[in-house]
Amino acid sequence: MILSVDEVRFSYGAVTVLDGITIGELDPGKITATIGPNAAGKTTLFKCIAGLLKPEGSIRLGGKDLRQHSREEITKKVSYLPQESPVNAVLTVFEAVLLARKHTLSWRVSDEDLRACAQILENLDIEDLSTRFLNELSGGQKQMVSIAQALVREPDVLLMDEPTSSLDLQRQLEVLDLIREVTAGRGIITLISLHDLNLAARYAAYFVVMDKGTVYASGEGHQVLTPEMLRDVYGVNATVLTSPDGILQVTPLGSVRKRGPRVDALV
Ligand SMILES: Nc1ncnc2c1ncn2[C@@H]1O[C@H](COP(=O)(O)OP(=O)(O)OP(=O)(O)O)[C@@H](O)[C@H]1O
Repeated sequence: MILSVDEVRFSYGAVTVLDGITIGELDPGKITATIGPNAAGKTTLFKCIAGLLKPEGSIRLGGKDLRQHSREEITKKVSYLPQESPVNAVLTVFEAVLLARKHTLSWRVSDEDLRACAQILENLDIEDLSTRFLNELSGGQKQMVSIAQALVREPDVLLMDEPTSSLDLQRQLEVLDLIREVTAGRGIITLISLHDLNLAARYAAYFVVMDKGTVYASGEGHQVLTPEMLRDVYGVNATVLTSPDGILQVTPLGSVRKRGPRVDALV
């Protein structure tokens, strides 16, 4: 599967949110991190790739423009994990994962579907939640179920918007280990939006840095995770060092912008 994004523009009403986004063909089997500050346009871009929004420009999936794919084809190929997943209170975890798998196919449930659901719950180490109702789960548990729903569909393109934002440290690593394994094992294209740049540095092979609806930079970690980028895009002074195991480590030192709550107004 090939995914490319060329000169994509999107506006909500009169406000342009994506202003000519171009991302060359992404490598299957590797994780690409989409990073950038709040409101940069990351979620909007994901929604365009998932076919939920109709932008100008071109998004090509498997050699064909997204507009030439039917809704069913896109849903079958692209799995999109939103930042906040809606929770249906009357479903158990197992039912919710099964429903996600059956989303685009026939409603007949095969043994293979049941096995795939059980397997993904086991892989994510949440099989003990199988019979619990979604509305009884903690924020992190709900996020784990959403991840199971995204993975169980076995997509060609996996879009995950802040998949680890509610997870504890161990779960963050376990989930991203699994996503990396699945991405490499199935040769799929995985785009993950992450605010934690150190997690992104650990797991992503390629970065797209978004700022104010444009691509500020793209490339490998050492090319884009620089003190200059962190100052320009995030407005922070930071050091970027390489750990003994070769992983980049970003340490923020302070904000260079005058914004946020005024301390003198609080005391
Ligand atoms: N449904 C909408 N209607 C109008 N404006 C929207 C809508 N959704 C998002 N926006 C605006 O589009 C811009 C980009 O939002 P988007 O959610 O794509 O950013 P993001 O990079 O994912 O941000 P964050 O890191 O905060 O999740 C923001 O200014 C936001 O207010």
